[in-house]
Amino acid sequence: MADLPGIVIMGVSGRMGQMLTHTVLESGKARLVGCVERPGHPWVGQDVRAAMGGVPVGVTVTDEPIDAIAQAQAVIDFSTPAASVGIARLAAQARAVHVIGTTGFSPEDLEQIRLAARHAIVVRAGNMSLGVNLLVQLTRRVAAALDADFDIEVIEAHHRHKVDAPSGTALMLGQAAAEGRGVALDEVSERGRDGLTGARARGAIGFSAIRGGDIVGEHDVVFAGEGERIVLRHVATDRAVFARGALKAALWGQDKKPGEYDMLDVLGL
Ligand SMILES: NC(=O)c1ccc[n+]([C@@H]2O[C@H](COP(=O)([O-])OP(=O)(O)OC[C@H]3O[C@@H](n4cnc5c(N)ncnc54)[C@H](O)[C@@H]3O)[C@@H](O)[C@H]2O)c1
Ligand SMILES: O=C(O)C1=N[C@H](C(=O)O)CCC1
Repeated sequence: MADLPGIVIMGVSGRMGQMLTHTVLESGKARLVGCVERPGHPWVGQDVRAAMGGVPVGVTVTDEPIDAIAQAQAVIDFSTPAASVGIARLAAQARAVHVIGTTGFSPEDLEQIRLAARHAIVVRAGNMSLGVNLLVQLTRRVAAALDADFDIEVIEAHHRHKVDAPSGTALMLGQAAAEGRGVALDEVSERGRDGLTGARARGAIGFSAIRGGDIVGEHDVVFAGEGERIVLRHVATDRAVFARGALKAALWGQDKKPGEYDMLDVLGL
């Protein structure tokens, strides 16, 4: 048991933090050695599983990530962009694998993570599920097979609490479509249509977001042509798919060289 990789979970009280805690504790493949929440959070100082309403497991939630990460082989981090950028530096110093599921990063944040990955193993993906990463590859292939007579639209739906749009997954799918088509996403992306927008630009890749209720995560990539339409769809019904992927990434990263990886690397897709 002591040989199993020690895992720290960032943002432990969150929707994903709680799912990750359960997944790591039940896995038999890793040890839970630390849980981190933001300063002032009511869980700080409590046993993590007691805070979740269960039997204590001897891991106290802390707001001091340095101490927790110093004894870990990996940090699994589904928190906020600001927190994840800070943790990237600490994980690099501790030589711990940093698995980043957080979404909503600015280009400046991504540059900070890229710098940390010169010294650390970082696995970052806007979606850690097997199904979505397969959909990314299918999207790339379909986009490569069709020309701009087919309009590409990415439509996503998530729960009412989600704070970023388009979702990290939608951006992964848009990026894959752009790569398949041989264009730069920044140059063709169309977001947030409202009012007298004019006709759709040929070759655009459009994004639309729905927010409501408890939707876990749904993504459609639509290829709309004259007289026919292809729709590639993924529906997540359980956050466990993201948590399982994140734990797989943390274990996969243990023997890798420093660098920035994604779930396609982890899953060998
Ligand atoms: N990549 C994926 O597969 C995937 C899947 C689901 C969610 N996400 C992303 O993960 C992130 C979290 O999602 P969620 O639904 O769990 O959100 P959430 O708001 O429920 O949880 C985020 C947690 O982070 C904590 N936090 C904030 N600042 C912190 C800090 N400085 N130190 C420690 N903890 C801190 C918050 O208190 C909160 O508990 C979002 O960016 C979301 O888009 C990614
Ligand atoms: O619940 C969320 O938030 C999710 N975020 C990821 C995204 O932005 O794509 C993955 C799906 C769930």
